[in-house]
Amino acid sequence: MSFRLQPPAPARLNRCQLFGPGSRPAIFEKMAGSVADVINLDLEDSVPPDDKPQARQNIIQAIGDIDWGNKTLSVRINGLDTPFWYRDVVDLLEQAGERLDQIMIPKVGCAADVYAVDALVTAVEAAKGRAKRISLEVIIESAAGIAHVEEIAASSPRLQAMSLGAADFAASMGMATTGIGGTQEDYYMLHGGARHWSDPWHWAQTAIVAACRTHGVLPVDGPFGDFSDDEGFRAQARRSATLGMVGKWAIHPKQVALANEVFSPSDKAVTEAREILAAMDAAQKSGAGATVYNGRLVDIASIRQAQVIVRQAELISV
Ligand SMILES: CC(=O)SCCNC(=O)CCNC(=O)[C@H](O)C(C)(C)COP(=O)(O)OP(=O)(O)OC[C@H]1O[C@@H](n2cnc3c(N)ncnc32)[C@H](O)[C@@H]1OP(=O)(O)O
Ligand SMILES: O=CC(=O)O
Ligand SMILES: [Mg+2]
Repeated sequence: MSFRLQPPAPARLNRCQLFGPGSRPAIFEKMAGSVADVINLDLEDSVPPDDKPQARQNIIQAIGDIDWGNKTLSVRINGLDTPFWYRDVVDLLEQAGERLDQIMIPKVGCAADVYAVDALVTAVEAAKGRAKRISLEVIIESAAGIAHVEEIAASSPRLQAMSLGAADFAASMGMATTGIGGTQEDYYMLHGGARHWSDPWHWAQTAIVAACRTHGVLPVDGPFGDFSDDEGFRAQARRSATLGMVGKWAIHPKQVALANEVFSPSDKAVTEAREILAAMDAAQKSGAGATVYNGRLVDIASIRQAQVIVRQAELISV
C-alpha cells in the first residue's frame, strides 16, 4: 500500500438505484415500497422542460409525505448547462424536509462543476439551518467527465457515489449506437472467422472504479435500457460487479431484483471467503504468510479480497 492509504467508501448499501420521473408522482409510493437501496427521483432527462417546476413540487412534497424507510433518498437535478439546476437545488433545500439524503449531479465534466453545487448546497444548508448534511453523487456521462474522472472523484468531501451514464456517454463520445448499455453488436473481434464480442464500456468502468477507489467513493453502473432483457441486464451487471462496482441503476421496477441478486454475494461466495479468512488465520498463527486453500494459493492479499465479500455480506445482514 502507498504511504497514502486508500480511504474506505461509505459503508452503505448501493446495490440498486431505482429511478423515476419527478413528473410521475403516481409511482413514488411504488418506488418507496421497492427493495432498492437507493431512490433517485428525477428532475433531469425523464422530465420535459415545461414539467420541471411541477416535478420539483411533486418531489418536495413526496420527500416529506412518503415513508422512504431506510433507503438513501436522492434527487437528480438538472445539468449545469441548463437554466434549471440552481432552482432545483435552492427549492429542494429550502422547501424539502430533512429526509432528503443526497443530490445527484448529471453530466459532470470537471471538479469545478461539483464545487459549484457544493458551494450552493453549503450556503442554503447554512441559511436554512438544515441539520442533515446533504451528500452528493455524480454521473460520468461525457467525454469531459471521463477525461477528468479522477479530479471529479476528489472534488468534494460530500461526494459519496459516481455512476457511469451509458446513454449520454455514448452520445458525447459519438458512439454509433442507440442502445443504453450492454452488448453492442458491432463491437467484436474476428478470430478464425468467428466473432468474439468485447465490452465497449469496460475502459470507462475501470477508470471510474479506479478513481472512486482512490478517493473513497462508491462506483456504480448506470442504466440498462432494454428492461425486457433480464439476461442482458445480468450479464452487464456481473461484468460491473467483477470490475469492482457496487451496484447498478434500475430504470424499471423489474430490474431491482436483478441488481440486488448480482450485487449481493452468494452464500457460496461468503462461505468461501470466511473459509479463506479462517485458513489464513491458522496459517498466520503458525508463522506462515501463505497457505493452500482448496488446492490454490492464498496469502495476505487473499485476506483483503475475502474481506470485500464478507463486509458486503455484513452490510446486507444489518
Ligand atoms: C438514461 C437515463 O437518464 S435513465 C434515468 C431516467 N429515466 C427514468 O427515470 C425512467 C424511469 N422509468 C420509467 O419512467 C418507466 O418505468 C418506463 C417509462 C420505462 C415504463 O413505464 P410503464 O410503461 O408504466 O411500465 P410498466 O407498465 O411496465 O410498469 C409496470 C408497473 O410498474 C410501475 N412502474 C413503472 N415505472 C416505475 C418506476 N420507475 N418505479 C416504480 N414503479 C414503476 C407502473 O406504475 C406499473 O405499476 P402497476 O403494475 O401498479 O400498474
Ligand atoms: O443518465 C444516464 C445516462 O445513461 O445518460
Ligand atoms: Mg444521462
